[in-house]
Amino acid sequence: MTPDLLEQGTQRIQERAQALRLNTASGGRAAGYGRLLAQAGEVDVAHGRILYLEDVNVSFDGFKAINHLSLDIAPGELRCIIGPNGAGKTTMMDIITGKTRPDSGQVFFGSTIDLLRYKEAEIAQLGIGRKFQKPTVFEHLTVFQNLELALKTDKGVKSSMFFRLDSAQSDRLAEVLHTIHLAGSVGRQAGNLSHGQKQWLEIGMLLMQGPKLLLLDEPVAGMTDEETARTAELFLSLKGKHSLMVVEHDMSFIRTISEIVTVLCDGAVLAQGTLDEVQADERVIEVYLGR
Ligand SMILES: Nc1ncnc2c1ncn2[C@@H]1O[C@H](COP(=O)(O)OP(=O)(O)OP(=O)(O)O)[C@@H](O)[C@H]1O
Repeated sequence: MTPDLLEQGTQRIQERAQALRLNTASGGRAAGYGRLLAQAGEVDVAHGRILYLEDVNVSFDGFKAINHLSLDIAPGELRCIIGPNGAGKTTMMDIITGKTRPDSGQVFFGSTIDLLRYKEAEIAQLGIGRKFQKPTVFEHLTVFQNLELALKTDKGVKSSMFFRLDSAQSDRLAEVLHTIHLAGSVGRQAGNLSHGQKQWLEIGMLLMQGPKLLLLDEPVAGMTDEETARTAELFLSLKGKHSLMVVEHDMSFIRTISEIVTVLCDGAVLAQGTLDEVQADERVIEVYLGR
């Protein structure tokens, strides 16, 4: 494909993804959200931040899981988050995606979208995709069908039966297949893929929805060394087009992909910098790396 065609294809895909997001809201209260989401479709990153959390607090039965947490991420950045067990990494992702409501603080997507006003499903529609540690692909469906399914905004049986990809969606699917290294496995049943391939497929399903920000929780856990290396390539290829927040314990993987690393401990940022900088930090060595 020539660069011109590729650019045109990318533009069509973006327009289609935008239309898809708007089409998901229909009728009554949903139409109200449709208006909100339409405005929110443009994430304002003029201030250089696609995500920011400010002074966020969450307690579970009196235990402070998130403690005055402030953090921001630049558009197109690949941010790595590390920290000991119980540091609050998963809880932070739960807050960003609307699964957990903070007791106080601010969580913004761009400079205008207050994520605390939205529900979990709406936050996904706004362009924040989340990948949990375990792959959750549809094992009995093929790679192609899994990716196709990710585009269906109405999962009703009837609409699924009559769902057909348009040309922009077909282009996108082909592009995603290539990105996730599964172009040669398009007709394979997902249940027969390796663990690493299932993880890539699930990332592909998120990519089909055109996310602006991807949250990835321990993506290389259980992968072979080769799969881990290919996942690093994949993430580096996504950087710039998407913003990524990657929680991982595998330090050699972090070394391959990281620019800025944030160390969480006791629900707050303990240190932040390059991996070399945080690895040399005495406090980080004491609570995490020196184990
Ligand atoms: N729903 C909940 N109810 C009570 N306590 C919780 C709940 N969710 C999390 N916690 C507690 O909050 C703290 C932070 O947990 P969290 O899972 O966010 O840590 P983490 O950094 O993701 O850890 P890990 O690396 O082990 O996944 C832990 O002490 C955990 O037990």
